[in-house]
Amino acid sequence: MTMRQAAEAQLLNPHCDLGEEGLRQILTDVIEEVRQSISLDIDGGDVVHSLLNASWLQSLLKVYECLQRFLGDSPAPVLNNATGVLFQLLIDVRALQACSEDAKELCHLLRQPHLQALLSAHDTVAQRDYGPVLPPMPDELPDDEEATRTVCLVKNNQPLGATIKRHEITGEIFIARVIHGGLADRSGLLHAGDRIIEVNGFSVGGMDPEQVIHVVQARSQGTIMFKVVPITERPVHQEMMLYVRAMVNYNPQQDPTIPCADAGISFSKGDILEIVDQTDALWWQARKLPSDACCAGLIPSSSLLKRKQRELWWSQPYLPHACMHILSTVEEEEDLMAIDDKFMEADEETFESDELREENDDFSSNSEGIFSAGFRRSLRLCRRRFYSTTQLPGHTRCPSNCSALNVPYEEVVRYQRHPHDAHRLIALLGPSGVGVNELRKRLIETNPRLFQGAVPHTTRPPKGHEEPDRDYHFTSREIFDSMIYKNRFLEYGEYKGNLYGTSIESVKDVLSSGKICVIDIEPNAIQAVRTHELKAYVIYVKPPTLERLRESRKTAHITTTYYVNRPFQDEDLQEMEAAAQKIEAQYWQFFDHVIVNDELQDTCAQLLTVVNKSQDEPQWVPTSWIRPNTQL
Ligand SMILES: Nc1ncnc2c1ncn2[C@@H]1O[C@H](COP(=O)(O)OP(=O)(O)OP(=O)(O)O)[C@@H](O)[C@H]1O
Repeated sequence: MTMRQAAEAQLLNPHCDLGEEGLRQILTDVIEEVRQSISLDIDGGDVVHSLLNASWLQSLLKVYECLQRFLGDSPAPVLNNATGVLFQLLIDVRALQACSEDAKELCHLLRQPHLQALLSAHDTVAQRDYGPVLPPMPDELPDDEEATRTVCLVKNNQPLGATIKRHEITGEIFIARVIHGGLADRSGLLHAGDRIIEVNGFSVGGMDPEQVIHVVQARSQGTIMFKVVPITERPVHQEMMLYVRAMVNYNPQQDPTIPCADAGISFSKGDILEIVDQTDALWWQARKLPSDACCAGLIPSSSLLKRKQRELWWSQPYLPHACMHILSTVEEEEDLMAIDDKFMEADEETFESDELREENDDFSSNSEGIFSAGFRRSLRLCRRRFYSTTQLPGHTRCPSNCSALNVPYEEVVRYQRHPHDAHRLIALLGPSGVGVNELRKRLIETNPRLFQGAVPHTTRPPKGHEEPDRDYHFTSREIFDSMIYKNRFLEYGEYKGNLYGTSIESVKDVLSSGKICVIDIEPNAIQAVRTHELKAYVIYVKPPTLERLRESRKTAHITTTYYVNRPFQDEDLQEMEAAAQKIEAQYWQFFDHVIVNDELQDTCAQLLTVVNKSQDEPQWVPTSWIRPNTQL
């Protein structure tokens, strides 16, 4: 039999005799064989060799062998009353007339307390006398006697972690739920469904829940004693790991329907919640992350929240059709735009020349000659002016995703991008004028080999200096329309009779080239970029306070629908603030990160750090991106 056959036989029948040499011999043989593999240059051989040669493994095997030998010997105690023998010996020796020195020394040793304790322990083990001793069952038990349990909990200024309810018909008081990680839960002695008979010696018969709570709360510290009739069939609690992103705000103190407001937890849009218990169809238990609190709290279940939304019981009603809401925002903005006759109205040429200037700047700042597409102003202008109003009826991007906006909790998982996977799309957004384009441009300039914008599509003819598929994808109106129809645009719009748009393919082209695609989007395109294939990391650029805006934008220029590069006016800054508030109210839950654009240099540095983290560190993403067909 070869060495390997011997080893395999041993594996198949671990009880077979290892032979004189034992495991160590087999190991020696294995080492020899591995050594030969190394000389033959077999892959991984040297790793296995060093592993098998490790001294800790050799020692472990030695211990294993000893244990095996010990088990094989099946040791049994010679006697199980060594203590009795000891005392008998002492009596016998004392009864002797003349006692030798040896006998005296033996008596002295046998009287030592530690020796007696050792023999007593020996007897306990030999007699296997270590199980609990239960009191004898009473001879006669009345048939209708209920088994009660007395539970003592030591309360130390912390809540009990359980809620109670009264049975509607019998008026009996029951434990309604036990809060995960709370005092009652940690004790393991109280369970949902247990019937409470007494609290601290007071019978709760005839009391209403408030009175019972009063008795419990009368002691903020010390022992609380419950006498309960335990529930007979306890539901099996399944441990689960479910994480969700809250899509709404919730405050238990403002919710009259919550069974116990103090047991509830508040959360805001975008918070990540760990759901620890979904046993109750209406009220789940959850922890808000990051959290070091062991105790969970009550939150409304997904179905309850949906019902609340429908019934508009919400203090701040969640708007189910965000896409429609943004349309009205745009119209409102249009109304707010006052034409300032101190500045000349911009025509397309003015924009184009401005655009060209930007482009030249880009080239001059890029010593390596890498072109960064996407600094196109016309797209931003047509977005601002025409977004949504020019889309073909029934073929916008939003309605297909709109149902996602109705989900109060979005199931999420921790996602760590594999270094070989495509990068995540970086989508920047913010109120007009806050600096989204400036930041995007500067980010790309930091490393044009890594960051790139998406090449936009347009139906306008190319200009002399423009190169097809580098500056724009120049397409016919028919092709553009068919792409709209097939939902191939993340967003698009019309400006001065020409269509402009950012296609999904353009973004994918950048991603599949191994680069990080950086685009700026309008808020209503968020749903279009939050997909399995683009895995967008959405960064919201937030304006600082009005005071700081006035300070930091003193020398900055704004491009509005009507004017190119005019200095910021106070109304512009106020409009920016108002627009920011609207965006935040509607879309905050979708932001992966929020950057306040105060000092430009600082913001750029922060942006670079965040973008790197978005690619290299684990992030919460919708579960549907990783496991399709998942919904709460
Ligand atoms: N932190 C900042 N401090 C001072 N000026 C800034 C800052 N951020 C941006 N700016 C300037 O503000 C002006 C507007 O910025 P930008 O064009 O990037 O806005 P935007 O958010 O892209 O708006 P829009 O999409 O409406 O053009 C630019 O002149 C830009 O240089």
